Amino acid sequence: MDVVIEVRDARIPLSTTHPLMDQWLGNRKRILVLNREDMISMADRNAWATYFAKQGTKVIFSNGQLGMGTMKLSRLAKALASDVNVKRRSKGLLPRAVRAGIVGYPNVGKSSLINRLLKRRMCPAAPRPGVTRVLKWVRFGKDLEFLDSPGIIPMRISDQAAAIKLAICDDIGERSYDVADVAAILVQMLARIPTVGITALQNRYKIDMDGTCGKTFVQKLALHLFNGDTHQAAFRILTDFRKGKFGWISLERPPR
Ligand SMILES: Nc1nc2c(ncn2[C@@H]2O[C@H](COP(=O)(O)OP(=O)(O)OP(=O)(O)O)[C@@H](O)[C@H]2O)c(=O)[nH]1
Repeated sequence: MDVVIEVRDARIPLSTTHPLMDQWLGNRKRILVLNREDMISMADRNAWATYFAKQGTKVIFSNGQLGMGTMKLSRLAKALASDVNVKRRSKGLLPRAVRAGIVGYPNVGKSSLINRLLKRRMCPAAPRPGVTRVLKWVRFGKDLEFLDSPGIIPMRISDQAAAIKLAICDDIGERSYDVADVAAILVQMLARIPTVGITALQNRYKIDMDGTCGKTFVQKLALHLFNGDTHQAAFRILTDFRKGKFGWISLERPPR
């Protein structure tokens, strides 16, 4: 691989990378893609763009469903790896296509991005983590080819804070977490986000939030709308968040 394209979820760019990434990639050329740009606000996007620019990381925001960012990505991949053919020419070899590998956590949108780039359905994209299993090279014009190797990066499930955010963002399978616990934590997070806050939660579900106990809020919602079924109430809150009913918000802010 000449360039490695690491795809992360723009809502949780820190939780969708692995601490060993740098070690694994060594000094390979690297592009960071923050996918699901449609799910964060412009302010979040600017904050992350500034943060990564300061670190000297090349970052592209994308939308795997609509294909935004893909042309820029292919241009940047080719430009970053242009020295490959400079070296080949100096050795009297014919130029070859630049090889780019796409990596990232499950369900962050890797296959969708490749399909958008190639404008056809090469890789199965599904709203379930862990759908991609086979590795293959896919051609993009005559100068670039992609290795569709998504899903390789093992998640840091040992990092509880990250695991909860992955669950909230639907980046891990529902069987691996307790929906009611995760929804309760989401309520607490939303209550602290200035653009959402307790008022937005109360207005949306027409129930009072005493204090900031997420668990109590989920239980109240269960009684109010779901005949006491906590799982259904919790699922409603998670689904509302994922559909942007509280606005499009990043759950992480760049570290200072
Ligand atoms: N809203 C939104 N949804 C997206 C975007 N990109 C992908 N998705 C959706 O996210 C889900 C997962 O996308 P995939 O492309 O299958 O993700 P993947 O990373 O290849 O997943 P694995 O095969 O599990 O590794 C699908 O339902 C996509 O339609 C995006 O930019 N915005």
